[in-house]
Amino acid sequence: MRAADFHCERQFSWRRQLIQLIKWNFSMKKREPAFVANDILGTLLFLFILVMLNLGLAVFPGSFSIETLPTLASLCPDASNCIAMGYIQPNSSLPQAASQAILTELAQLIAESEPQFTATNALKAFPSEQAMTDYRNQNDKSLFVGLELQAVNVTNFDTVYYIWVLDSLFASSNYNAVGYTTAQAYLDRAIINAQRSLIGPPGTPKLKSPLTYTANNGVRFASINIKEISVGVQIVFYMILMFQTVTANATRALANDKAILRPGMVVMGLNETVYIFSVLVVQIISSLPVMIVVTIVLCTFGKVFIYASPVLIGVILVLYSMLCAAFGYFLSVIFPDPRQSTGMSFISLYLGLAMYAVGKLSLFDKSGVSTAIQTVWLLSPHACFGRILDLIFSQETILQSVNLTTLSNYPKIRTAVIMLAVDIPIWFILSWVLEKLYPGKDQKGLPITFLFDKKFWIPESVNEAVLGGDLDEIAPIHQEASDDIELVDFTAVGEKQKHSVRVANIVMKFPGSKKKHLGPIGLFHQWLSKKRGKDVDVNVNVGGDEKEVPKEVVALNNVSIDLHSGQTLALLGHNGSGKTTMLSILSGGLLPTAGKMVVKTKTNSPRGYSFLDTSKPMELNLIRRNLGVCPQFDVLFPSFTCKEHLILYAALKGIVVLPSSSPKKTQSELLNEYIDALLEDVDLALKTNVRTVSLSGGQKRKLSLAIALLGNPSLILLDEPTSGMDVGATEKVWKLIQEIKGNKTIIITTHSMEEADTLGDRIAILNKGEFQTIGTSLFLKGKFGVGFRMMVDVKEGGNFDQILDAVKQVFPAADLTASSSTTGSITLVKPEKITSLEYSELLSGLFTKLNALIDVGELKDVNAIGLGQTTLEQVFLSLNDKDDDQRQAS
Ligand SMILES: Nc1ncnc2c1ncn2[C@@H]1O[C@H](COP(=O)(O)OP(=O)(O)OP(=O)(O)O)[C@@H](O)[C@H]1O
Repeated sequence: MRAADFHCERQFSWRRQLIQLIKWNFSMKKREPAFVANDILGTLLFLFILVMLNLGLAVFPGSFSIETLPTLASLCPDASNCIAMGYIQPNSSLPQAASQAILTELAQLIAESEPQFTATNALKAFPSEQAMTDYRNQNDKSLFVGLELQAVNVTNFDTVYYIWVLDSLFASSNYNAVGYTTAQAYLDRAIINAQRSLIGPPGTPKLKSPLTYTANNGVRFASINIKEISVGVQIVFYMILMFQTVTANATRALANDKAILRPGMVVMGLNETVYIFSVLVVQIISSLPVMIVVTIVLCTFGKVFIYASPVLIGVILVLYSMLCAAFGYFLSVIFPDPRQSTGMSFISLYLGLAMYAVGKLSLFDKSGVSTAIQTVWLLSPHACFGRILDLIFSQETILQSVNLTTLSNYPKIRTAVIMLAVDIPIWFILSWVLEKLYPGKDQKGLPITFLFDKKFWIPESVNEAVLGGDLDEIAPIHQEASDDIELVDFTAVGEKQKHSVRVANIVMKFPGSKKKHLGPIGLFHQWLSKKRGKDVDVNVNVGGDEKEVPKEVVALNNVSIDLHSGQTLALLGHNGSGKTTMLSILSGGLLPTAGKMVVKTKTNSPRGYSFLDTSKPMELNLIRRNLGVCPQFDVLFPSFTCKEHLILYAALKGIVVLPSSSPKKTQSELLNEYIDALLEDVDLALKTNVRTVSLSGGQKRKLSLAIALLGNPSLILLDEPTSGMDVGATEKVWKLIQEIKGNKTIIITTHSMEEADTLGDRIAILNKGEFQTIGTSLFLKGKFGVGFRMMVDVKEGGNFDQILDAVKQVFPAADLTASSSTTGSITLVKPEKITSLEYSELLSGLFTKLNALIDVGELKDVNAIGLGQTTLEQVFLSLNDKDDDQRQAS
């Protein structure tokens, strides 16, 4: 069965596109293991550094444990007359309330585990260091340990203190014996308790004195917590770095695809939103296993989180990786150049870290900073993540466990986690809207009101009323008679076929390359040359380029054409004449500078069709559902097979193969059969399961052609479809195109005159962006051909002079080209100012006369004469000559 025998319908389905794209993205990942390994290793490297840092610096609670701490009472010969600790009154620059809270906690802890000390002699205040020293000197058995608070910052955990011990004892003893470690254990616990009351959730119980813990064997332990702010910052820093690959990957993938793959795929029916969603979903799913490993390491032997629940940490990491992916999307929209956006993903990381630092140092928890500003700051992905880590570390520092169910007890953490989750849709939607408004170079953005436009959400809702009615209003086209343009007689064309494509006064201008400034080396060269008295040729490209370059390139200049279905238009023209540009505008890939292209498309309107404008993105969506494009450069994926390509594009185009009467088959069986038939049609059956990387150039073109033909679209644009194909394959493709033509409109660009002659019902020759001529092959040959040629056979040893003289009597400009001593051709150049009819009458008169002369033996050297017509090639060359002449004349 041929592919054309299958009945296909377009049923656009977001779900089907999404599933197919997710599968495709996963397969892409699977087939590029080096990239995947790089992503995983990148994350694991930072995890490793983080864990090493954490373990190496012993920053986690409990890492510093001292056995058998002596009580302070054991230092005093008579505890009831001794003071456990003296302290110097906190300096007035210290926060008095927090300092007092620490001292109160300290007194309570000492009293709790060493009842020998009375409430009054557990702690004694001294106005200065000197007073404390004097007291000890006067009461030599009453004070052994002193304390001085240097800095108190309970919420930021940078409380600094001195512990005073006696020189005389310390010289011959160790930290334990002089009470230093005991005092430190009390003090650290007192600070933790003060912090618990200040930053713990309401009702957080106080920790007991370190000296009240008694293990089974009677040994006492003290655990000393020294989680420092500096270490906390480093942990945040490394954790953010750990996720850099997620942002960089999403940015790279989306920007690369936007620049290379997406435009081609969009023309094939890809829904960009679904595509982006699929890329992000795949990024996130594929980073999940790594996130699980990271969570396990951080919460178990890595000891970065000891109290926080692994589920909470896992959820936060997954949310953050989703946010990084959404932020990567944003970067790819703002910096569409792939190299630029990948670079920006790193710069944004540093900016994000800076935002986190600014937030931490001067915004979060600072009085006078409004909650609104703090919340807005959390819109920065890295600042938000950093803030969450900071807050969780605060709870870790006070040995407090946070988990998902108790999150409501920690309003700051809860707010930050909610912001982390809310940031994901915010960045995604922001990027998505920006991309719709500013889709990129030469593309038309949607109006800002697009979100409220029904046509955007339901393309089928485009109808006649929306389009504004009459065809001529939509695309007024100049159809006045022109010498070089053959008018189509539309009276013979049915209403349904008419105006399938109208191109009206299209102008396309590209910006020319910018004039570069001389670089420093060029400027130096210029200066040096001037010094030496030499004239500087600024066109010499030394470090810069001063050559005059055009401000703009006019690729199409006011071109118009009106086609009807069932017609193939062959576009001919030199390189750079504007053929591809015209197809790109028709497929919506480019936005014209001026003019309109209108395509008649099947819609739900009462007539069953509408004239849709290719420059209106919302109408373009509908056009593309009935469009097949074979681009000049194949949009193929090297690691995918021919069949996989067709399955993917079938899903993008929403192709559904309708079942024939029997037997009953599933949609996937039908699609399979259809794709096999299509591959057979383009002569690729033997390459069905071969990856495109191993296809030849011509075979790749065949696959691109098959993709264009998928689903029997009514408008087919083929940009040099047979380039690189051998003769046999080319002829097969020609045959196929002729077979499928039916009621379709096919526009084909080519450099092959034979192809244009064979396929083109109408042939248009573009030259420097303008139609030089449009018409049937016959029209072109008659109009621009040098005329007919007379083929002449002469006898061996004979000459052509006699016959040439006879011909010149009728066609004075006739010219002879001898291809051998016995064969030659005489061009019968059409005299100017005679009609085609007069020309053919002249020809028939000439042949009658010459045959009579041969018969009577007057042209004794001539064996036979025949008539040959001009080729399209000659038309093309003659138009070239005409153009050259005009240029020289001007
Ligand atoms: N994106 C672009 N930016 C700037 N100039 C462009 C761009 N695309 C095309 N042009 C210019 O527009 C003109 C027409 O190019 P186009 O690709 O349409 O020619 P073509 O007829 O298809 O050529 P070929 O036969 O080589 O494929 C050329 O001068 C080309 O340099």
